[in-house]
Amino acid sequence: MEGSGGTGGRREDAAPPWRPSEATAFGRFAAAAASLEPSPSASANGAAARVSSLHGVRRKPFVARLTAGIIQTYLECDPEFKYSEVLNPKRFLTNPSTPAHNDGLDNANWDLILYVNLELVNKMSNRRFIVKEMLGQGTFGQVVKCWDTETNDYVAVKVIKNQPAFYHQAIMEVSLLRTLNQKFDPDDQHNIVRMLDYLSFQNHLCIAFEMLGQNLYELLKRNHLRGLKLKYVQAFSKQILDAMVVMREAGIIHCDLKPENILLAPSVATAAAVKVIDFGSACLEGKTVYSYIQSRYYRSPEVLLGYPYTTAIDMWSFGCIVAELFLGLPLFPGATEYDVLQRMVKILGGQPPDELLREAKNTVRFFKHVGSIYAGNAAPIGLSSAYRILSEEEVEARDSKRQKMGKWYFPHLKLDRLICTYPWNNSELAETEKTDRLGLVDFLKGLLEFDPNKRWSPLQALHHPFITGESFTGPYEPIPETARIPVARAAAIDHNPGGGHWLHSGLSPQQWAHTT
Ligand SMILES: Nc1ncnc2c1ncn2[C@@H]1O[C@H](COP(=O)(O)OP(=O)(O)OP(=O)(O)O)[C@@H](O)[C@H]1O
Repeated sequence: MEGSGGTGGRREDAAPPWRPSEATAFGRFAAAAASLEPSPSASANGAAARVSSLHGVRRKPFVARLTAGIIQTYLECDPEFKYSEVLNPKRFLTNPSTPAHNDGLDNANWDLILYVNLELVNKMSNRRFIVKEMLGQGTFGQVVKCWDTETNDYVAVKVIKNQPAFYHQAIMEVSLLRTLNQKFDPDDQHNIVRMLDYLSFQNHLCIAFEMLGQNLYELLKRNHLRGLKLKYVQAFSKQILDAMVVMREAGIIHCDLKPENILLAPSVATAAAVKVIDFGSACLEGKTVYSYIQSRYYRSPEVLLGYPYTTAIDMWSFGCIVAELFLGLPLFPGATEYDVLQRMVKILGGQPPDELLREAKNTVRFFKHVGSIYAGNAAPIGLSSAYRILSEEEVEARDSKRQKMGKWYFPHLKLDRLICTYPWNNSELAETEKTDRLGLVDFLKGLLEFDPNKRWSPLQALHHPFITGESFTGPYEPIPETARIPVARAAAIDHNPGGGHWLHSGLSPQQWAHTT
């Protein structure tokens, strides 16, 4: 499984290109946040003038003009001529579009073969979603932009692969998101994507969401992966934390937080609004089923090591995201799990506590036991641990193969130096910027804490000066959280909104994807 990349290598996935005509507010913000000159195609008004839209399909003006009255022209030439949209050749959006399963409706990957103007119908309500364009393809299926005939607006519909493992996990997504939306965030104030509907269509579960914009990885790419200004890092972090407070209250672990799953959102209140999406890997705290979770770069130490996990794993991923928003590049872009872990140890200058290493299932994959003096207790502060991370050579000798190691995109520096000296060209920083960066380092240290029990909770992080905007004066001491949120107001959560069975195959959909 290692090396298959988990979901960490999905950076190559085709992500939705920025479309200025669909939400100019997103475009304006994206350009501002990334300090970019809008490219000619991204200039909102200019682009809008250069494209015309017919049923959501954009055409070049020349072609549009030539074909505008074509049906009328045909009728004038031949009064017998009858036009039917049904006879139009299908414009396929799914790749590959060769029929393979499900009576020819699905391709070889069990993806529904989608084409422009296909109607996804909710048979219960007769609500129709007319497919317009592809937004993204992921592990679980395809996300398409559709026209919602009920609201007369665009929505994003996730069409899940026609396979039991994906179906069941998607049912979980519906269930958790419905709980989050309706019970924990009824007024849509906490930066969590809204689910609008779900339906079964040709053996595919389809979930309709509000239409959002570009994801944060796309935004970083627009800025040539140079990172965002601190004020944007702060603005995004605050909103993501706000969503995480609600998730923790609900006892929900997202399990796949990463820049690709944070999307720009239209908002009247703030120019830099974002929302958390993709609860397709989420689960309830205390009811964790899978061990192969989180995208590799954002995977927490406890998940890597095979230790029981909680909502604290999302805080680790969040720490990785915050660092990446500032640096423009992932903090731990390891090519393997070992590579990720040894980067953590190098950059953070520490390692997981002995208690965790003693109890975790996978410790021997990464660490060597070098002493037993602290076998019963955590190593006292200042004294070394009973474990040391294996060297690259030791891992290679054990596995009898060369270790795949990822590229180091930045100098081999500890976190504080990385942040405070970025972009590492000795340029002089203003005093306020220096202080703010020290605040960011302190913030990151609380999030990227190896011990999940000491890692800050979302609420604790929300009160850090980096988030509140207060001037940073010294290390932040969060108020201890006395009352631990009851594990999942789970009883209140309906796990089975679609009426199907929640089957536990033992394989997570992510693993399933790699084994079939
Ligand atoms: N509500 C939305 N509005 C606009 N685009 C969206 C929306 N939801 C998803 N997308 C696009 O589709 C992509 C995939 O969505 P999502 O992450 O939910 O699917 P997935 O199959 O779980 O993907 P992954 O394999 O990355 O986990 C997103 O990165 C985003 O670009």
